[in-house]
Amino acid sequence: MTSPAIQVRGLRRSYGSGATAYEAVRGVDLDVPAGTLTALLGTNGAGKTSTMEVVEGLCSPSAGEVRVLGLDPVAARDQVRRRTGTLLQTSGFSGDLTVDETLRMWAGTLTAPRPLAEVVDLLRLGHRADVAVRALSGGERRRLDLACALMGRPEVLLLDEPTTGLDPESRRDVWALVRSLRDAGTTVLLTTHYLEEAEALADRLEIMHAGRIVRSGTAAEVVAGHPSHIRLRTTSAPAWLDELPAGRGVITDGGRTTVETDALQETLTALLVRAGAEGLRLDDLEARHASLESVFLAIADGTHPATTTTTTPEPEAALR
Ligand SMILES: Nc1ncnc2c1ncn2[C@@H]1O[C@H](COP(=O)(O)OP(=O)(O)OP(=O)(O)O)[C@@H](O)[C@H]1O
Repeated sequence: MTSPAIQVRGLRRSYGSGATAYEAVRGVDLDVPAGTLTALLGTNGAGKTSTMEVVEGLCSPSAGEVRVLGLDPVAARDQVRRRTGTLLQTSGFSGDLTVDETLRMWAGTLTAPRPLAEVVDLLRLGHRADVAVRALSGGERRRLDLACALMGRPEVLLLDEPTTGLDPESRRDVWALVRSLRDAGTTVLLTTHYLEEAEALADRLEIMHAGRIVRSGTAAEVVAGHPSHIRLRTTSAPAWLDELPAGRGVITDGGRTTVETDALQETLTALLVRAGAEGLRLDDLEARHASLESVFLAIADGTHPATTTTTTPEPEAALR
C-alpha cells in the first residue's frame, strides 16, 4: 500500500510561552491518501489554519510529525514546495502589479509553470489581465491567488478557504476546477466554512473543534448515528412523547419541544397518530433528518458526544 500523500501524527502547535501560552492544535492525526480530497472543517478558532500552516511548511510543530509526499515540509521545504501548491487565507501580492504582471512574476519562481494563457483561462481572469491587483474585487483576487497555487501543476494542493468571498457562480466554477484536478490525481487538503462545499467536494471530512479532530469520515459516516429531530411548540410537552418508537429523548426548552429519533418516519408517524387521538394541536411542527449541518452545530455548541471527551488521544504510531 502506498503512503498517504499527507500524513500528520500527534500534531501540536502552541502560540506564546509561559503563563500566556495557548495550545491551538492539541494532538491531530490526519491521513490524506494520494489523489483524494479531504476537507478540514471546524468552528472559528478550531485550529484549521494553525494545522494547515504546519502542513504547508510555514512553521514547525510544537510536537508531532508531518509528512507531505513522504518529506518533512519544514526540513525539506525546497523539495516539497516544488511539488505543492498553496493558497493561504490571505495572499501578499503587491496591489501595484497588474494581474498579468503578478502571474508572470509568480511563473518566474517555478521550474515548470503552466502556460499563462491556460491559467488565466482556468480562473476566468482574461478580462482583468491589465487591472492592478488593488482594483480587483475580493472574488477576483481569490481567483488570482488560486491561479498562482495551480500554476506549478502541483501534486498536492493546500487550500485555506479557497472560495471565501466568491459569488455562487464563481464558487461552483472553483468546485468544478478543484474536482477536475483531484480526478486527474492531485491530492487536495482544503479548509472551508461552507458545509455544502465540503459535501460537494470531499472524499473525506475532518471536523476540528478546540484544537482536536472530533469527527472524521465520509459525509455519510460523519452523519451516521446522529439523531434526526422533530420540533414542535407546546405549552406543556405530553409525557407520551418519551415513549414514541425509535425516540432517543425529549428536550424541552422555552416552549419548544424537540424529540430526537433514530428513525424519523416511524417516530413522526406515531407522533401524528397519537396527537390526532389526543386532540393535541401541533403548531410549528418541523421534522429534519440528521445532516452535516446538524452534526456541525452540535459540535459547535458542545452537545455532540465527541466534544464532551476532554482527554487528548494518544498519537497513532509515529511516522517512519
Ligand atoms: N499568531 C497567533 N498568536 C496567538 N494565538 C493565535 C495566533 N494565531 C492563531 N491563534 C489562535 O489559535 C486558535 C486557532 O486559530 P486558527 O486560525 O488556527 O483557527 P481556524 O480554525 O483557522 O479559525 P477560523 O475558522 O476562524 O479561520 C485561535 O484561538 C486563534 O486566536
